[in-house]
Amino acid sequence: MNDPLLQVSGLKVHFPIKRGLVFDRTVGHVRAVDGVDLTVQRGQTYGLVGESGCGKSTLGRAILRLEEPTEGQVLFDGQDLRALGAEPLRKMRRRMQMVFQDPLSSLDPRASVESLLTEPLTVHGLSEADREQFGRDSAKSHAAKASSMLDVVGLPGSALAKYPHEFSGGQRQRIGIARAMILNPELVIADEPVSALDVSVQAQVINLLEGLQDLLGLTYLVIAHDLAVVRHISDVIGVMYLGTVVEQADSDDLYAEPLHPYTIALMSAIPIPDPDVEDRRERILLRGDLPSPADPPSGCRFHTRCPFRQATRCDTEVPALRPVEGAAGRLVACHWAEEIRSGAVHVADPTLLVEPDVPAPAARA
Ligand SMILES: Nc1ncnc2c1ncn2[C@@H]1O[C@H](COP(=O)(O)OP(=O)(O)OP(=O)(O)O)[C@@H](O)[C@H]1O
Repeated sequence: MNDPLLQVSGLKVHFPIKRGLVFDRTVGHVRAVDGVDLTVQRGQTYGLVGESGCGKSTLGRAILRLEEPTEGQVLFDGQDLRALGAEPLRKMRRRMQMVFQDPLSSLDPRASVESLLTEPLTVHGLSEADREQFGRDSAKSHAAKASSMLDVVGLPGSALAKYPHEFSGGQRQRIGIARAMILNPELVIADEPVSALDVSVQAQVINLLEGLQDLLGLTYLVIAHDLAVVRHISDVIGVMYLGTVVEQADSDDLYAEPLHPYTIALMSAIPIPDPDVEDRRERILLRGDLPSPADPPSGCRFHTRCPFRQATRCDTEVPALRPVEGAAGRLVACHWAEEIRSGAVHVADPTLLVEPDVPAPAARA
């Protein structure tokens, strides 16, 4: 399939670090996103994972131009979003929506569900298809559309008259999803859509997102810090580290054989769910915290924490995100991807390993 809806290339978002009495001096930059390329095919789900602070949310916001990129290009349905003026961008916005971790926490708690759901319709109006079904734009047609969206996300129409605090976290996320979907978007960026929810509720919300994708023909970019969350929903997964994508692969391939040392470490933190399968994988603990995006390490940004680090190439030479010989469809930003795959390069620092019977470390968040 080659029908890209979203193409991101060379995208950078650098935030200035200001000092001085009136913050008038720029003393450096936080390189939150530092040269990201990714393509999301129409109808696909692209899962973007990485530790907290690696730049996932900034990337999502920059794609929608809620954050102004410093450099790079974002093509949506072939159109360069950065080249659009205010009015064409506003029109384009209805085609791209965002689902947040707790979408209602940033909204007015005194607003009823009806006003929360109809607000986007007040700004953008009903789509042509919805006008045929619900009538021209009016309070009545907007309320009817809002009620139908509640039905789609599995909530009763009576919820319209209620307020966000009257709902559980899972129900609030359903309302947030209804609000994002009410304009019939094509692309939905879901930023940590289930990380605030109990594990039992997480699966329901993921199932809802999957069902809506089929029903409404959506394309998703799902952002999460937890590989387990994006596993089942994603067709393709991109792993992000310190502002860059370090590995990209079809979801099944990535889980079967992670090749970037960072992905290998993230994966070794996920327990194997089948109790009959003995988990004898080497566990790799990530040493230390994420380095500062204001002063990323030289060479490969992961080299300071990498158990496969080889002196001195990893410390000095930036690895490109590139295809890996013999692993079709895979892109990896590691000098030693082929060697790691064949077993020719081993863990260089054995103190970074723990024995297989030690419980898996919690995924870093
Ligand atoms: N407006 C801003 N000004 C300055 N720095 C920022 C700004 N927004 C984000 N950052 C910094 O950019 C880096 C990336 O942040 P971002 O929120 O995108 O990461 P993330 O991977 O989404 O993490 P989380 O899951 O915690 O949200 C962090 O170091 C963060 O402190």
